[in-house]
Amino acid sequence: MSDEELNTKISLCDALIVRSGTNVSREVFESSGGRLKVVGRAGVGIDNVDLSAATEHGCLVVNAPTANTVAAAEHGIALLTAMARNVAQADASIKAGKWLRNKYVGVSLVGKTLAVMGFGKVGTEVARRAKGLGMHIIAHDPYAPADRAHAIGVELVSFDEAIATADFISLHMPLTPSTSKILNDENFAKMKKGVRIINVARGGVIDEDALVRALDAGIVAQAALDVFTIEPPPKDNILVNHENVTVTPHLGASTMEAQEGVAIEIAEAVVGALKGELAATAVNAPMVPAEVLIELKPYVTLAEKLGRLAVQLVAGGSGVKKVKVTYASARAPDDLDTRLLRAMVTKGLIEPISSVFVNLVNADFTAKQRGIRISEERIILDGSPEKPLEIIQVQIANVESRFASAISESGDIKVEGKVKDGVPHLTKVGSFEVDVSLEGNLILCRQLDQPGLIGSVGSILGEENVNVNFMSVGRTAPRKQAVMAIGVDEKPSTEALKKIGEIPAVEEFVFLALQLDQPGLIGSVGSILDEENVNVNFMSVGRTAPRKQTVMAIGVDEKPSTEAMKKIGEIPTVEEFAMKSPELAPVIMNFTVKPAERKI
Ligand SMILES: NC(=O)c1ccc[n+]([C@@H]2O[C@H](COP(=O)([O-])OP(=O)(O)OC[C@H]3O[C@@H](n4cnc5c(N)ncnc54)[C@H](O)[C@@H]3O)[C@@H](O)[C@H]2O)c1
Ligand SMILES: O=C(O)[C@H](O)COP(=O)(O)O
Repeated sequence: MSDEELNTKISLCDALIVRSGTNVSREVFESSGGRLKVVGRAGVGIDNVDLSAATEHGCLVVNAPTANTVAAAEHGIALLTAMARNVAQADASIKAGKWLRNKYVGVSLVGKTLAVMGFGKVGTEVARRAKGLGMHIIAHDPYAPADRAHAIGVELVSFDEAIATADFISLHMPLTPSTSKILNDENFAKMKKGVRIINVARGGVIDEDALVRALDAGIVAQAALDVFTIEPPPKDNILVNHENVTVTPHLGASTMEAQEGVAIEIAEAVVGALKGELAATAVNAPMVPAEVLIELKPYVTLAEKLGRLAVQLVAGGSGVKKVKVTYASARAPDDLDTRLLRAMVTKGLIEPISSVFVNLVNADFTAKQRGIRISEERIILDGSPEKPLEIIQVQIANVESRFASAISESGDIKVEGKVKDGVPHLTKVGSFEVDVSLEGNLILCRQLDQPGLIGSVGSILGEENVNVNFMSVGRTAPRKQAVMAIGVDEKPSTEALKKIGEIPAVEEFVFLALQLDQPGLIGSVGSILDEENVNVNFMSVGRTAPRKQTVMAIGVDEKPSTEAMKKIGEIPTVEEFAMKSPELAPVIMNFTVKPAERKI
């Protein structure tokens, strides 16, 4: 596709898989409108993907870093030998009806020195093969460990030593700002006269005009190029048409086996990314091993909910600039990877106050972009490191609070939580200990501790059919100040909240929307039935575990229309539904489910 066509169609896609020929520019991410979740590069080089744009848009970039390594190395050797023996030129001359045996006398490889520039996966495989041809191998790579080179009989040397002593130079470094045009007039002048250059890395690492000058001056005897600064190169490109240059159209990875390999590797990475798993070949996100992700999953939800809770307590106008996240754990710091947790706190802080989609990929960038500095502290607890974490605490400094009791002694908004039986709980607000599940939404009330208050609030919510899933009271001392934390599945009406605020003992209160996903399924079904004036005589929800499969049983006095039933089936989060036993009181599902065991 052309760039224009890609930019038009990308908004229909959740994932994009490319090779080096597609320019995945910032415009692609902007045209995607936030739908593009992952870009898969079916190969190694990701210089054709605007990584910063991908990160800013929360789009994961994954590549297939290993499957085409051998193919590229074999192509490098093919170019090395074909160049040394003038295979391409001789082939063309015979096909042109000539028989020029004297013109195409070549050079031997045995005993010659090959400098491998970039001793990574491909460079290493080229070195192995070139040793088999009897060549002496040196390598230059500022980041490669010397022992890996020694293990295959290669000597790591400085850049200048490599280019000054080599008879052949083979390029295998990525195109980065520091490698761009690294072979230029200045460096060609340092080379052994008659040196031969192979490039199966990226065209951009060579100053192509300088290479033409070096060829014409005889500094460089020959060059064999698979990659070019502009691909495909213009037809009248001087370098490509130079008689001492052998060229191929970026074929390094083009073998049947390599393409099957990168295809499988990238398909698995993209499917994993779309499932929300973190990819082992992520290029622009910290890689969190699957086992860490599984262990931290309940804490991930806790971290996001605490972030959402804290930011909703901030009174309007006081910007969130300084946030501190504290982890209390019996694990040693090195045994607890908190990057994911920090990202989820960031998600919780930013998403309720913006339209930005935050994930592990762009969390740090998004926080920085909004001027939010997130610091982390670890408290090492005694005890068993069985649980990864005991407590997560989120503090927002230098802000006003909509709920004064959330301000701690240090003057910050402070909320604290832990995971109990796999369920995230709020355990502290400001200086008040509470204990409330964070599965639904939350109402916080501060009141003078006295009997009957819980009943008053409960009945106001009951009148509105708001399901209370948890309620707890934290107090500083009996009959003194207390904070009541109430977990509710639905958002109470403004009137109900006003009534709660008017209870004399209630000194302040706040409603906090914490629902992370599947908002309002109960409301969605209820409103479809309401539209048909179908009376709901009971509704109960059973869940095997928080955020897992949910079964909702709804008793109705009238039989809804087929249209209404179809609408219910079309609610995205409804996976199946049935109307049963119409001869009895019509019930959408003819079984009640036992609500999951709860303390309350
Ligand atoms: N022609 C093709 O079809 C083809 C196929 C595969 C890879 N490639 C290209 O080859 C490059 C290397 O692939 P790889 O899989 O070996 O990558 P790699 O990351 O395994 O190896 C790259 C090596 O370059 C080194 N390096 C980085 N900067 C350097 C510098 N300034 N000087 C010297 N070395 C430097 C790194 O330390 C690393 O060891 C890729 O970036 C890709 O662009 C091309
Ligand atoms: O970086 C790579 O993997 C190679 O350059 C292969 O690129 P391709 O997928 O366009 O062949």
